[in-house]
Amino acid sequence: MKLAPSILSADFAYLARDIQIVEDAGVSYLHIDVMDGHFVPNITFGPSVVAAIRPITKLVLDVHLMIEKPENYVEDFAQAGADIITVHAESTKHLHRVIQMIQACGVKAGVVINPATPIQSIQQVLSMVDLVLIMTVNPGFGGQRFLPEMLEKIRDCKRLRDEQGYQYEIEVDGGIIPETASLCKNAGADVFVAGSYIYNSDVPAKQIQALNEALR
Ligand SMILES: O=C(CO)[C@H](O)[C@H](O)COP(=O)(O)O
Ligand SMILES: [Fe+2]
Repeated sequence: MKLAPSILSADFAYLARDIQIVEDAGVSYLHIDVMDGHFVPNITFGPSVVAAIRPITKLVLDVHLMIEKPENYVEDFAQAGADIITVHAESTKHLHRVIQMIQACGVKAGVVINPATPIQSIQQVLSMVDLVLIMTVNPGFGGQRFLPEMLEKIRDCKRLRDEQGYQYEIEVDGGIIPETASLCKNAGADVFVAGSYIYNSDVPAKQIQALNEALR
């Protein structure tokens, strides 16, 4: 089981400190939410922020692109030092091509689907992706409530992987706290993004410990 703290809820004035705290707590991935104000109604970071983070951490940089036409920016994020780039199926007309582009940059490719998007819509790319991200809230903001209806989608995603022998990790993102992390684990998730639960606390390391205990 891997934890992926989302810096969306970190203190941006002390980003290096907030990244060090979760790295010291032993997490695996650092989740970076990129929003463009078009695909989602919020704006966050661009490639220059990823490039600034790259030299200060050994964590796997898990870049979640919530932007229109991700094909125009994939190379910039790869050059900035992303280890995994995840694109929304809803954000591009050429999902297969974008996944090829990401992998051609030597970066792992993930595909992500919104709550309203069925797993069947990405069936044709499941054999090629390294990660499938199931949104458990509508993308755009941290601190939203987990949507329990998504558990069925996680189970379907795992069943397809088991039946077909695919290799992808299953990641969940949105409203993750110990209780919902445990539900997602039982449904088949491998990677757990958590933003507000970890960072909206005076002691993020304690929150990470609580998540790890729930996932044990
Ligand atoms: O992709 C995201 C929002 O679009 C964030 O990764 C996600 O919401 C994490 O925040 P929280 O754990 O507070 O729900
Ligand atoms: Fe995210």
